[in-house]
Amino acid sequence: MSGSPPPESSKGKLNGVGKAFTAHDIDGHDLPPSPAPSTPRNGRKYALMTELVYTESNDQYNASSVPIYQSATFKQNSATGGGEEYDYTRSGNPTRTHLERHLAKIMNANRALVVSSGMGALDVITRLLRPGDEVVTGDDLYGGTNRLLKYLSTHGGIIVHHVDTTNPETVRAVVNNKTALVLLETPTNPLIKIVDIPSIASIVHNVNPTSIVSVDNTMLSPLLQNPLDLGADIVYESGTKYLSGHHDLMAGVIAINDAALGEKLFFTINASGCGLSPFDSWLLLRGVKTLGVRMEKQQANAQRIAEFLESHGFKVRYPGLKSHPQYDLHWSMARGAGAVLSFETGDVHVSERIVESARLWAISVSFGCVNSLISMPCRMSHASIDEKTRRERNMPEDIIRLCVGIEDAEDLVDDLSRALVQAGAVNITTDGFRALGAGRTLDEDASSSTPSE
Ligand SMILES: Cc1ncc(COP(=O)(O)O)c(C=O)c1O
Ligand SMILES: N[C@@H](CCSC[C@H](N)C(=O)O)C(=O)O
Repeated sequence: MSGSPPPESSKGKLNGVGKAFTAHDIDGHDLPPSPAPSTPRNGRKYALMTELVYTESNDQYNASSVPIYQSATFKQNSATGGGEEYDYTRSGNPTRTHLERHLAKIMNANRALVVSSGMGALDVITRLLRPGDEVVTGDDLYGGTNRLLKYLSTHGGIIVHHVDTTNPETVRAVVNNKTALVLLETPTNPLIKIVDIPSIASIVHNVNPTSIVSVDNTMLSPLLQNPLDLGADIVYESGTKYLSGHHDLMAGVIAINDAALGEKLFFTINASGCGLSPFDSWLLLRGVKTLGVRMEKQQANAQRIAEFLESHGFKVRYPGLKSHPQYDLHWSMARGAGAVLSFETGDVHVSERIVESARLWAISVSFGCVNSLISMPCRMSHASIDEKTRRERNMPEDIIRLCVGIEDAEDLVDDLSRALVQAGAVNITTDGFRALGAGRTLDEDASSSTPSE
């Protein structure tokens, strides 16, 4: 574009975005600030796989990749606060706005907000609470969520009820006019229990219309489930996981339909300064574009692994398996089973040896990455839940969580088979091998469990 001024016909298009821009550049171009940070709808709604990659930015140079506005401040046209869209990156940044508008489309929401981590997102949401408010949540929850809620109950005057959210009636039993927030995960991390979002949202809103139903959708991502369409008021996700997909950033995303609620959440983000940085916004936008292909491959691999383990006698928790006690409920809400599964061996030491014998499967917390991971939640991601509470909530200490990546499925099966044999987790016979602790089913487990508060 250097050299000659833009043709007359393109001037209107270039100037149709952004603020009045009077100065000409060194080559005489009358250009708008670059770029208008939106991914506007052009009147059509495409399939989700298309929306993931389709963005428009009206960048003055038609950059295919939205620029990173690595700037803390933005110059203003007057001393009286000229009404420019941006003044300071804590309050707003074009790269972040571009990402937020893109995510809102993908999450079927009116507004999306991005912050520095998934826990940051939950922190912003819980700042809607006042001392004396009550929160109803599950008895199987990500450890960090449990930790933040515990802190609020010991330091913030919030009453937290942990109930078995797989049964909507247990939620009905505790919801009351002080219930300000109902916090759900489905599938839960790490027990892969399914929670009936529409039934719970309807119960909660009937009992207390001001109560906010918030769903942590990290395990499935917007590709597979849209809690706002199922009756939730807020959906949030750790962008560290599937949305970004490469374990190269931390991020949290909050999406809402209600404008007033969006303003309250934005107030906290601006006031506390947890908005996602320009560079991480750019990285997350890049990651989101490949969410569809990554998740399709990860799910296919997860299904293969789940069937492999089950066929060898392990008790596997995965909503892609018909043996999952809430298989129908899951598929009534979701478009896929995700790529996180867990299984038990019956012996914590055997589980430790399996995890340590795996080579392709990295011993790591987190999930949603293109690489496959193996972990022991009670020792790792959920270690912040004390042992007594874990026992009360029927969290098996031997549980192994597999977060399946995009590698070749047979390489993953081979590596896991070798780890199972090396760890002494299986009986080897002339027909193959079978789990030593084989026998118990998920249904038997579910009937022997007791919910905790
Ligand atoms: C279900 C779930 N929600 C929220 C979080 C928090 O996300 P982040 O690590 O990005 O803070 C995690 C994991 O960390 C998680 O597993
Ligand atoms: N040490 C961290 C553990 C993070 S766990 C990350 C992820 N949600 C998972 O489930 O693996 C902490 O204390 O938060």
